[in-house]
Amino acid sequence: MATSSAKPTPLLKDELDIVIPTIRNLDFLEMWRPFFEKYHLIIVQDGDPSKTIRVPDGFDYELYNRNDINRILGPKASCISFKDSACRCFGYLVSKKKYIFTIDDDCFVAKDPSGKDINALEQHIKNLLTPSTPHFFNTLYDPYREGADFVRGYPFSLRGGAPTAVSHGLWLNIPDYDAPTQLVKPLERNTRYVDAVMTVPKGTLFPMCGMNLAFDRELIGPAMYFGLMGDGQPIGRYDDMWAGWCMKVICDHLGLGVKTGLPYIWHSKASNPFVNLKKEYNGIFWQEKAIPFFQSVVLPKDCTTVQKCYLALADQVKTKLGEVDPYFIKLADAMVTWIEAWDEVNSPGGKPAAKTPNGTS
Ligand SMILES: O=c1ccn([C@@H]2O[C@H](COP(=O)(O)OP(=O)(O)O[C@H]3O[C@@H](CO)[C@H](O)[C@H]3O)[C@@H](O)[C@H]2O)c(=O)[nH]1
Ligand SMILES: [Mn+2]
Repeated sequence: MATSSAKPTPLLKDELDIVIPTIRNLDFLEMWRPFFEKYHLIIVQDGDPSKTIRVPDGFDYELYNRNDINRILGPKASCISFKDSACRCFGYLVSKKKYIFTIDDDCFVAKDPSGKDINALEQHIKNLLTPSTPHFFNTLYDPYREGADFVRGYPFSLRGGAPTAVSHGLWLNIPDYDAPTQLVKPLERNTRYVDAVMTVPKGTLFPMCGMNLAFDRELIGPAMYFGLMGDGQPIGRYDDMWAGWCMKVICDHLGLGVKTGLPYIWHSKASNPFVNLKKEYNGIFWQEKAIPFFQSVVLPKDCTTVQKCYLALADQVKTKLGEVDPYFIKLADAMVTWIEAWDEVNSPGGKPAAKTPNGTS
């Protein structure tokens, strides 16, 4: 029998950082205060570093702007995107905690069908602390949730499940649509609350959205690089997609699980579809080549760590996707730089990300 999560969910307040990429004041934290105030925030300020970002009183945070990123990483800062939410992965790199939750600043607290405020962070923690079922689909969805279990015919040998590396949450109100879909359905809102958490099966890719996402940084952190997007790059709004594809092939290789579904947040505003189309258009075309590439990726058996998997993947990106466009050669090199930066900042005796608490450097 799957052990249910009837007991109270651990807070993990000293084991989890909340990473927020932003270009605006963080007044939205006011509504999240009951759920977030106990946690340490890592704010990654994008855009003009001379701009001051206002953070409501009472939150414990460290804030990194572009000057900080350049100071801490030196030449390796070239792998961190500028003027794109992809910059958030810098927060993953400098965190010292086991878990990460990342959320956009236009994501508000949603209400469940009973009208109760949803503690998205608590649900992500539940998802991460219980196993996934990537090797055999459970038709009653997540068997580890209260009131569910494995159904008849589910192999007992597989009921231990796999460690959960990623918890992918969803969004009420403004759905995460691409620009073409947004353009033809400008008024569409997601009003459907589906009370389900399920594991993305092994061998299946999925479009990972970065706006309401949590992961086990010790299990999969080095794979959560959000790529080269935004300023100076021929692509945007594929940061989380790229990370999701790389992460998933590595999770499949290492026997880790990825869950999607609850929790919901309320996505409050739609970004401009015309601006988005300009950012996405290469991605919409290139993904038709990138997806078959990821579906065909085989990682060497001796790749037993995320870093080794990631470097092996970067090599295949360079040789196979480099033929699609020179951008992928640059991206593959940036993937290597990311791992170097990760190891430099995170290995024992690694270069600490010197930072004054609650403010910029
Ligand atoms: O140049 C920028 C623009 C924005 N940000 C911060 O990133 C998030 C998301 O910004 P926004 O909500 O305006 O954009 P969306 O289109 O809704 O974002 C979704 O699409 C993905 C784009 O890659 C993204 O992962 C999704 O969340 C906010 O916190 C902005 O403040 C930024 O840092 N730099
Ligand atoms: Mn948004």
